[in-house]
Amino acid sequence: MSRDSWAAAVDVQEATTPLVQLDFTKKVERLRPPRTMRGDINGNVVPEEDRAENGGWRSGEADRVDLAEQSLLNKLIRHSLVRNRNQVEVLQRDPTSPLYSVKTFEELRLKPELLRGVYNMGFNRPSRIQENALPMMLAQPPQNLIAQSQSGTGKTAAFSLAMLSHVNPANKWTQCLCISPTYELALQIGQVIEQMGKFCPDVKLAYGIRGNRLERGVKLQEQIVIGTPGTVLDWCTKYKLIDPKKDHHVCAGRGRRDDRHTGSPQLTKDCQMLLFSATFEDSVWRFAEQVVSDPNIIRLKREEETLDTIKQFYVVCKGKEDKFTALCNLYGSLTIAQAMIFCRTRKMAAWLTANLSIEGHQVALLSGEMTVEQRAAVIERFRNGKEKVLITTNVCSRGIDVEQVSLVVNFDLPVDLDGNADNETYLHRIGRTGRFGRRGFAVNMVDSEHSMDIVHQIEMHFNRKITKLDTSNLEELERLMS
Ligand SMILES: Nc1ncnc2c1ncn2[C@@H]1O[C@H](COP(=O)(O)OP(=O)(O)OP(=O)(O)O)[C@@H](O)[C@H]1O
Repeated sequence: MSRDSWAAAVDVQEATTPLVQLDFTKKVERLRPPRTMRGDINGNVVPEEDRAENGGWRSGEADRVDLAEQSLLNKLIRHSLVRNRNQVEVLQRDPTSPLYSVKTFEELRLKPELLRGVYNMGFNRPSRIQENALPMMLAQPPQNLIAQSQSGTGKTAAFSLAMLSHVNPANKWTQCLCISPTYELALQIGQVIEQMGKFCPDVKLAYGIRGNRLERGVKLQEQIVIGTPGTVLDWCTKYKLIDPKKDHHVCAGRGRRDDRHTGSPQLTKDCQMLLFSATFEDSVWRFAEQVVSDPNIIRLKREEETLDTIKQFYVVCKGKEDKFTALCNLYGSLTIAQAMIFCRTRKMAAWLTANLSIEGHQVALLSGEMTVEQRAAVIERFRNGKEKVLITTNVCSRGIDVEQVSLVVNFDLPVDLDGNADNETYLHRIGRTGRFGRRGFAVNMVDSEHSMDIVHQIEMHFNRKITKLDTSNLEELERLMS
């Protein structure tokens, strides 16, 4: 079954399912997933005996009532999955959308092999950030750029195209450095560059990430190096694998100040610097302006930073156990497509994973103490839809792009060291859903006056309402669905 016909199946079910509100914190009998999830997301039917593994339920439970199946959140998610089908095209014609563009990729004067690359990835038109940033990045002489655009609006694709446009494949030395805040994101950006550069066979890519040891002093021949700050810096300064002074074109980065790595490779004066992020808190902005000289700037207004396509809710619970019960009750909604659950500490993430597993729910854990190989393997399984629910800490809050994530749960709200709302992390976390015009949902678990206060701080910061998910605002929730 194709994804479209799967969505159509959801459509039919939606029309026949009555709207029932779930009391999230009331313990209910072990739930089975919604009918449409008896197959996987691609419509492959899962054999009865395998379902305990694949969907977290066992045969013999078939007649038990699934409250989550009929819950409002469940219905909202299904509704949104159906709407996603034409959403991107509609948004790309809506001048108020971050995906809006008037130009085509041809008009952005990309090389023919890169045009083939973007079309091969299924892109029809550029997004707003791509349309605005590419001419600046491709101008001669090269211009520096600091650019902000909402999560999932195509920043990675934009600077990947810029790097691929600038490299000279005939020169067998590193010409572009791309710095990413995490290992996972470096791998993901590398995959985008590889896909986009599919028709540029002579352009090669090296991963400057922990564990990738190369012979000291032997210069790299790959034109693009993508990696994390510490390793790329070591490759330039300690191991002398990259000559930063040699005909360097671009140094692109995903915006986050990393105070652990204060050095920088001595790049040539005409090296083009590009810095992209969905958020720029004031200190990062000041830092960016220090390191990027005379930049072009693309900056969002505060109220533009959050996406209309991500609906934000909160659920009131009494404490940790209550939040856990609420999560169990939501499990049916989590597995309609895919979901990410964020915890504040590794310990909490491990506790949640263990307890959900004891309840028979299948979840995957991604946490900072795992080896980089283990982390990469977990993300790959999640990306391929083999796992539906990923529990993690902030290690995964930035940049990870998994199209099918329709729900983000903040089991713990993100706070800074002073206990105030960490708005930046909040935005990155909820931005794991609602990718490129798709609809998404964020559910925040509130278990104290303090966490309620955090929700209010976030609301005020972004000037966006976070709606209580309960029976008293059915009308508002119905309005959100329309
Ligand atoms: N022009 C386009 N047309 C269709 N899809 C696109 C286009 N540009 C990017 N995408 C897709 O949209 C998704 C989000 O893009 P991308 O990861 O580049 O966003 P981002 O702005 O870098 O996100 P984040 O802020 O979370 O890092 C990806 O799956 C990507 O393949």
